[in-house]
Amino acid sequence: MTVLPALEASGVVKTFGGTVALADAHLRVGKGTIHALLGGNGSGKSTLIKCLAGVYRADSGRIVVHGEERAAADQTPAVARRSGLHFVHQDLGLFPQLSIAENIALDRGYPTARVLGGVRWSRLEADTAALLERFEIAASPRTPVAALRPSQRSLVAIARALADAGDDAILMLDEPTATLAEHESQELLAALRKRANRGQTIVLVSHRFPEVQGVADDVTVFRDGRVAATDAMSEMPIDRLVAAMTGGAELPHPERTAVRAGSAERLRITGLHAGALRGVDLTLAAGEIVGLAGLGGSGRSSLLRTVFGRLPIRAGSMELDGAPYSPHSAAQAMALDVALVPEDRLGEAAFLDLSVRENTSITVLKRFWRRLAISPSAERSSAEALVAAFGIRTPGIETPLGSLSGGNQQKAILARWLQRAPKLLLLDEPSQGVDVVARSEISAHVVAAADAGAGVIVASSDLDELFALTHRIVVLRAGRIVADLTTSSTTRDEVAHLSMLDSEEGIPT
Ligand SMILES: Nc1ncnc2c1ncn2[C@@H]1O[C@H](COP(=O)(O)OP(=O)(O)OP(=O)(O)O)[C@@H](O)[C@H]1O
Repeated sequence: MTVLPALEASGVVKTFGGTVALADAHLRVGKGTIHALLGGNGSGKSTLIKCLAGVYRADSGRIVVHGEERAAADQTPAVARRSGLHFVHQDLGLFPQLSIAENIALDRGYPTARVLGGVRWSRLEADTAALLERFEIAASPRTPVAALRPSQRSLVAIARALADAGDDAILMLDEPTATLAEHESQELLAALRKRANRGQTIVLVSHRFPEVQGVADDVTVFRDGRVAATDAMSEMPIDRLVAAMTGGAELPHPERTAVRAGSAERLRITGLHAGALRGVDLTLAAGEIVGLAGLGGSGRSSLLRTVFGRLPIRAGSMELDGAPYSPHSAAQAMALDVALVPEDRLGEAAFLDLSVRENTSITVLKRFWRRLAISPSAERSSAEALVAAFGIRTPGIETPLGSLSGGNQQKAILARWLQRAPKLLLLDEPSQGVDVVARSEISAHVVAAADAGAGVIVASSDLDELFALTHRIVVLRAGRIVADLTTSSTTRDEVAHLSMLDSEEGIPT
């Protein structure tokens, strides 16, 4: 790499109690390049980003930004910002109901009149309009963030982070495409590429290898808190990336078995109106895995949440195993062996202060109930078996869930639900934030659940995941099913095309 470095981190070490998160981390990012930071769940990517942001204090190591060197332990959020490091986290931190201008103002402060101190709205809107133009975001300052396409929301968060930054700002993005549908991520990545071509330095953390291969100039792969490989992206074909990440292990490929002819009908949905849904008909057989494709706001989550009793039914009906089914709460759904792994797992499903053992056993407590007391040894050995089966990286089962890496927290939540051997398994973005190895492992568990007779519905914005896992793909658009396709006889292009909304429908309600 002949490009001058904008950012260099070297020998960064960070430990949490007995856990070595960063053993000896290095990162060298060329000016005006896009640098992908990859690695398995728990390999230390977020910890390095947080040390660079000054959120964590590193134990040792050096950081050089635009030639200015300091001890990594001296990094603070203020120092990071002054030196030109700007961060956009996966949770964009935007308020959907507020306008773009208000969201920008909340971060930078509202411009106020000198005499009376009132907010100068015209000035705020003019400033925001200039910012939107600079970042080529086709929206008005008054547009509510909720009305933007997901990729535009990410761009607004990026524009906000860089609003006051100089030309040599370094933008650090933590999994910016994890929640985006394919063409939305392409749109965002194309915008990032354009910025990099004009000199913007960008560090991109991602688990989606194919898309980073298409956009990044260079790549660093972490394993166990140190660099496993670093090179030009063009020198890193996918098998070399995976080998670096895993230390040589190959990805498991779960075999999807065919649904047995004549399998019993597990779920029937007729004329359903609920949440964003506007008249949905769907059937699902035991042993069948159906994928839900569609853009944000198309109704995928509404469908899963309604079947799980979390959204009231306005009209229509459902049957589970041939009997009328209209759960009014998640508890009712769970009592009938229906399980949902929600999209917002960490908000809705995880107990971060509780241990891995408690988080994995919470829904199966009954199994450990022995004469009005929980059998600690049964609960412990079950938790240990799950940690091994799902490859959850944790110092032990008594470790609080909150101190595991993001992807490992997600594996623990999935493990909790999958061990219930549900009749109906509902998965909302199951591989979001999990590494490619964990994704294959999760797929294998989902296929096993279907083979054991579960009907599975999986919503995913990742077409690779839907094509690898499902028997059928149902495409939702603006609350309606617009196609019900057999996975083996459709194509990614067809599904992507059918998912697209026209511009009027694109505004979620
Ligand atoms: N606050 C913390 N307390 C204790 N351990 C932590 C803390 N934060 C991270 N760790 C540990 O440090 C290691 C690295 O975690 P980190 O979050 O940096 O991984 P990552 O590469 O970002 O993973 P993911 O892809 O899952 O987000 C993990 O073993 C994790 O459990």
